[in-house]
Amino acid sequence: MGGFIGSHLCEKLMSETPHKVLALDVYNDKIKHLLEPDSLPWAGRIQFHRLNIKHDSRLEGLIKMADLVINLAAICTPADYNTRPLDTIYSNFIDALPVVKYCSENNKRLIHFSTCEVYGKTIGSFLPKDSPLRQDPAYYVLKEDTSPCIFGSIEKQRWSYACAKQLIERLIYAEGAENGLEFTIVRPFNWIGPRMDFIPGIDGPSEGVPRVLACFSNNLLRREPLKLVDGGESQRTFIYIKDAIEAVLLMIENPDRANGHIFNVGNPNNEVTVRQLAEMMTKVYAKVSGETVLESPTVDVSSKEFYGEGYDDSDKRIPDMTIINKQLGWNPKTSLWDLLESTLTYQHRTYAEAIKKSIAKPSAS
Ligand SMILES: NC(=O)c1ccc[n+]([C@@H]2O[C@H](COP(=O)([O-])OP(=O)(O)OC[C@H]3O[C@@H](n4cnc5c(N)ncnc54)[C@H](O)[C@@H]3O)[C@@H](O)[C@H]2O)c1
Ligand SMILES: O=c1ccn([C@@H]2O[C@H](COP(=O)(O)OP(=O)(O)O[C@H]3OC[C@](O)(CO)[C@H]3O)[C@@H](O)[C@H]2O)c(=O)[nH]1
Repeated sequence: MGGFIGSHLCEKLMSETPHKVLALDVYNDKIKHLLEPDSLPWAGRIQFHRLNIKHDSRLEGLIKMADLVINLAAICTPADYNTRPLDTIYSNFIDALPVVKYCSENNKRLIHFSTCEVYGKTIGSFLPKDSPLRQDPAYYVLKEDTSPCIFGSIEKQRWSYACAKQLIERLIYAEGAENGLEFTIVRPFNWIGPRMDFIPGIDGPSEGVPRVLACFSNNLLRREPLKLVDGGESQRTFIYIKDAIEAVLLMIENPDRANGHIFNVGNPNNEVTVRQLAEMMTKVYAKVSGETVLESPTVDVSSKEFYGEGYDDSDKRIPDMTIINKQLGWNPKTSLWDLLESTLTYQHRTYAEAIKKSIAKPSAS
């Protein structure tokens, strides 16, 4: 609950509902503004417990106190999947097991965060480049109940995360079928917004590689070209975190319509290639910062150079919205331009000064 999505969910639950939250995480930096000072209107409704879900005897007791458990804890940055595959698999499968077990044994409802990466690659990506079928949505739109999960070979360790997430989904589904666990599985499709990940060298390790929004924000803030991995040809649909949180709130408030379902949560109208994302972020950042655009705003890098051995990629990710629309009547609202404008305004306000100072400061040798 102390990460990017958790911080926005806590904010929503505190400001717009009467719910109480027991927030568990190893960090609380992103929810500090909700915990202090004691005079906040929701003081007493949110409590932070610093704990690691993989080994803490307090976990079962805390789950017993709750009506609903939301599991967001995971390693979920692609740079880790091929470089720390064991940590990735343990985090996304083994460490989630006690949460599922305690929910099942204590009859607690569980909302578990999976990922759109469980779909892997599209069927269309295996067709010849010039096949007209590539234009047919049947070959690329991702549907919860019918699309297959297509991963690369085992040495492509990128898929360690998707595979671990798939197995925990299957385990939760089986707990529902065999033991009556009340569950909802969320498959987020690239939720982005303020507080996502970190800016290397400012609030995270200098050598760290966050997800694309923070990578490109970091490049823009430092006036460096944005790095396009393998030509930036992969496609993604991006959704504003605040739209996505509305969907989660509907799941929380409507157990009868959400239990037993797997939901895609994304914005099919916001599809771009990574190259187009870089171009749009460059324009938006120039607008919100008042700075000029570099002569060469992007640079191509190979995935091996950027992520190392074993990287692979999802080619295209368009969520089918039929199930979430029918069950919860939810639709995303915010355009990519608008969501980048508010997010990059936040990035500029939060980091520009700190970056200037860090560049001016001679590094310790
Ligand atoms: N943001 C997205 O677009 C997106 C997309 C697909 C899936 N997801 C899933 O949503 C969930 C949340 O993602 P996020 O984007 O907020 O990432 P995040 O990294 O900001 O949040 C994850 C949080 O989990 C905590 N955590 C990790 N392991 C823990 C442990 N063992 N014990 C206690 N806390 C632990 C981390 O400290 C972090 O605060 C993850 O399960 C992720 O796989 C997110
Ligand atoms: O500097 C960069 C960084 C990344 N790319 C490319 O952008 C694409 C998107 O990358 P990213 O946002 O890091 O992650 P993915 O979309 O690949 O995967 C995430 O999706 C959901 C989630 O499960 C959790 O957030 C996670 O696995 C990609 O093609 C990169 O290669 C770039 O060109 N330059």
